[in-house]
Amino acid sequence: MELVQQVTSHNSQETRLIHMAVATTIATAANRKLSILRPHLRTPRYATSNPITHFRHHHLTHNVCVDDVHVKPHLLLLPPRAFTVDLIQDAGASLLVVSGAYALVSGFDNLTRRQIVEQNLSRKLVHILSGLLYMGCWPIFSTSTEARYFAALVPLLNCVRLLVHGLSLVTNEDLINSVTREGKPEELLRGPLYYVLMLILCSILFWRESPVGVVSLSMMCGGDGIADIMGRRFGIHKIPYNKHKSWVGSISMFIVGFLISIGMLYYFSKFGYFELDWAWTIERVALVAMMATVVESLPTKGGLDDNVSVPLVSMVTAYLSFGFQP
Ligand SMILES: Nc1ccn([C@@H]2O[C@H](COP(=O)(O)OP(=O)(O)OP(=O)(O)O)[C@@H](O)[C@H]2O)c(=O)n1
Ligand SMILES: C/C(=C\CO)CCC[C@H](C)CCC[C@H](C)CCCC(C)C
Repeated sequence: MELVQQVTSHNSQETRLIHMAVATTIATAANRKLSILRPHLRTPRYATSNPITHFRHHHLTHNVCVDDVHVKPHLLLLPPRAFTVDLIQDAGASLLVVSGAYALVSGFDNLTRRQIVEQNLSRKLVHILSGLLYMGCWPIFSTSTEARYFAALVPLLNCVRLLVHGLSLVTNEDLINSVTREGKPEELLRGPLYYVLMLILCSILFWRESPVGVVSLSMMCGGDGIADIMGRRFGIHKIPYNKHKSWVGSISMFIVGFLISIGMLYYFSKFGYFELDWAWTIERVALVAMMATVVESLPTKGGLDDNVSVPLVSMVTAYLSFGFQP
């Protein structure tokens, strides 16, 4: 009996070793392909390794390690269960974030109705908080390639909501009270609509894999939002080339937009999505903040809305100066 046990255990050990050898080969090939496809992953300044994936595999795996990608032998076959789990996680996350969006708008409607918050301030606070909280929820989505589309569903549903109410197909006082300047439904079809379209674009194009989207949305939400709040209240000295904008508003946008961008990059780096050389990154975020602030200060009469020009100039500047790729 003992001999049989020894032989059996020896065979199972052999089998396990063969599995591991196969898995290592596949993982090496996959990993090499990845690094060829995405050379910037290898740059010392910015490389991304999603620790949730890493954690998940590490948590479930043992001993097979290729270039810090831990892969469990049999997980390489990706049984349907993994796909189903991701699907459930992403659907749940979308539902949670959509509920959060609804709660935010309703909450500010309530504060405005009770005159606790003035309507313009409500609009700007929703402008600042919506996008930043939306980005802050990105880590709760799964590591699947479809996760970004589930996340983008949230601004998409709000886009439909803005269209339906902006076209007065259905009336919704909550939305109008909390996100319009003068309480006119058609206002929903400008700033707010462009805003959610930018959220969709950055979610799909850059997601949490590239700091370009994070910095662009931080400048649109945090930077542009604070410019209005500070400029309206303290903006006595106007900008020579645009009497509607002030030095206080623009300087506030630069400082707060820069700080929020760095803060969001730090947040995502704590999840391991980015490994950033901070001295190098700070220089480039400052350049993006400067470009976005200058563009925002320009007269917009008949031109692009700030909710389009600010994120777009931030994306282009970040893409060119950081060399980050989607
Ligand atoms: N650099 C800036 C930006 C804004 N403001 C102040 O904030 C007000 C509104 O700014 P604006 O960017 O025009 O915001 P809105 O277009 O009203 O709002 P949104 O961007 O959400 O469409 C301006 O009239 C001005 O009083 C400022 O002083 N300096
Ligand atoms: C007033 C706004 C822009 C004008 O400059 C912002 C409009 C915001 C939308 C009505 C709602 C957007 C919600 C986000 C997509 C999701 C937020 C989720 C979070 C958890 C609150």
